[in-house]
Amino acid sequence: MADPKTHKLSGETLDRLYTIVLSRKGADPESSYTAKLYSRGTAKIAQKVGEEAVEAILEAVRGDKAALAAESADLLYHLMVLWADAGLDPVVVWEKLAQREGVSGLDEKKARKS
Ligand SMILES: N=c1c2ncn([C@@H]3O[C@H](COP(=O)(O)OP(=O)(O)OP(=O)(O)O)[C@@H](O)[C@H]3O)c2ncn1[C@@H]1O[C@H](COP(=O)(O)O)[C@@H](O)[C@H]1O
Repeated sequence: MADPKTHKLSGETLDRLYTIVLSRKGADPESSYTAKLYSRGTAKIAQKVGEEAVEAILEAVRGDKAALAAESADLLYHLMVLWADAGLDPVVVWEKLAQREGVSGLDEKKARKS
């Protein structure tokens, strides 16, 4: 488990990444990979998220921790692009996670069914 300082850094890193990703809206697809993704449309961005998730899963099953870290970074980046494309602020996701803190995942599952 990472120490609290690293944990804070990881949250800030994600927020910073979202700001960068958001700033690429309307940028030149020739000079920005993020802008290229936006220009391809929501379905293509969603497909990339799926592909990166599969790649991460495969590395986890293979037991390659370094490759899992790299693929996870790709997955988080593409997920951020998907959120920005959808106009979803990460704060909304952070709030969802915060609401679930201290609640058992099993209780959460029951609440979703009812
Ligand atoms: N974190 C990332 C990041 N992670 C992964 N990638 C890109 O995601 C792509 C994933 O590789 P793939 O092989 O799946 O995709 P590909 O074959 O290159 O392209 P596709 O045709 O399949 O889409 C690579 O081109 C990576 O460079 C990223 N591209 C950008 N960022 C961040 O976004 C910022 C802005 O980038 P630009 O928009 O390019 O300026 C950068 O400074 C980074 O902080």
